[in-house]
Amino acid sequence: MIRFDAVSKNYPNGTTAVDALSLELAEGGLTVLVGPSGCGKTTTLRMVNRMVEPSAGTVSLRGQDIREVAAPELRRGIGYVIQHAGLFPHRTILDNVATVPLLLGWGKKKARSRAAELLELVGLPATMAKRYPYQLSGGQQQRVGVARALGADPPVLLMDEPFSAVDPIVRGELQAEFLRLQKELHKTIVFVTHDIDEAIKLGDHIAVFRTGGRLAQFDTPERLLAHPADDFVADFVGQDRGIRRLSFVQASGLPLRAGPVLAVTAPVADARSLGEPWALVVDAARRPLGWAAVADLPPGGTLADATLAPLGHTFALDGDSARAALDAALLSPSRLAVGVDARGAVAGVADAYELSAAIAGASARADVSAGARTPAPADGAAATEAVTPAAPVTPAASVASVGRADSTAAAAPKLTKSDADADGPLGAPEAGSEAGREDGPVAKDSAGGDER
Ligand SMILES: Nc1ncnc2c1ncn2[C@@H]1O[C@H](COP(=O)(O)OP(=O)(O)OP(=O)(O)O)[C@@H](O)[C@H]1O
Repeated sequence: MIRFDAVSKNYPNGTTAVDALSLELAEGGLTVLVGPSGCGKTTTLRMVNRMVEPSAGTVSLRGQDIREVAAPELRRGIGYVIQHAGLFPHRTILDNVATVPLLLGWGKKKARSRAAELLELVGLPATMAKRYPYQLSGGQQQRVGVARALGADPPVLLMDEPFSAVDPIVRGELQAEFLRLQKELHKTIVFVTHDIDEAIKLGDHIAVFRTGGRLAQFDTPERLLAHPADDFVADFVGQDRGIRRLSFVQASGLPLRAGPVLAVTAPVADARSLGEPWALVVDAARRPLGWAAVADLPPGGTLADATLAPLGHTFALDGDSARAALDAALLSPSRLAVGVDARGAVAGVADAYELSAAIAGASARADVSAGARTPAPADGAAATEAVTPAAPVTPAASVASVGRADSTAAAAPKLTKSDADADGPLGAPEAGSEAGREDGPVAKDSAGGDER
């Protein structure tokens, strides 16, 4: 959909911002460009809407060289969101969002009605429509920025650090909302961030850049975590990548065993006869109530008479990841993770060793079924071949179930993306051309704003 063919950008001051980039971004996908400061992420992004023109190579959109399309026309199909939203300070929120429809000649009434729809879509109450940007929090302003970028329903969204200026909690909320929105809208999104955690949370594919504008690796988040192409990528991804990778393994296929599960109405003697240090006590619907330490049980009566240790937390077979399962095992007083089905009933238990063995098996199978996607060196002939996303990754075989408590057959743990955000040229289609700015100061917060 968006293709870079041997694209370079050299600024007149001698800086090579992007060096022989070849990359193909899938339609409807969310590709994150990540890397250290000054590695060429923003330059790459701005070459897509012609705010920056390449020094060499070709950028094409749906097979067409973007130089063949006039910049204003090109930008009508490309929304643009930046850090700090870049809203018009003297216009109401509704009028900010209505900017693009108005520029497209929709008429005031229709444009405002569309703007109201968009505000709802990004989760802002209608009462905010009449406010001015300074009367909104940073997170709310970012939502307005996204709503404005969606004004003309563009198929492509370019997003430059859209959530960087808000606190971590609001950032998490914006990311989750943005993922929800993308599930509905299926835009082709190019998203710049310097935060690898954000990249892993949001991206279908991640392009890691190194200083000098060279592509270091283009891959899915799970493969980036599992197989960093080199020491630079490994360092950038971080040392806890092994644990983070577990977020991509579904808990649904983890092998569980029946375990020491007893009804709360069972006699204490039953717990003793299990020969286990802990018994999981469940209600009549097999929902877990807590752990009974067998050594501390009263001499007689039923388990209803016992003082139960809290569960820690359980994990849902339908929806949670292997990371949640492993965490449940580590926090459980019995060191056994409790898996529950959709009704909250106990499906079985597993300890950390059993879980990690199954997870390692799933990861190994996934590794076999997907080839690494590392760009060839830019100075070789192969560097002109675009790097395309790897195929979706699923492990091949199933993992044997160790006497699972319910009747559900255990499938192999699946590698998946766990579920858990325009301004500028589309906000002002004529604005932001490279002319007059290429050699100017690199002022990112104002660059790309509507009022340039
Ligand atoms: N107009 C310009 N003139 C000269 N050099 C520029 C210009 N714009 C960017 N650069 C340089 O090009 C390189 C890449 O800049 P770019 O903004 O693309 O990096 P980035 O990865 O987005 O960085 P950051 O994460 O800090 O925003 C940097 O060295 C930057 O100083």
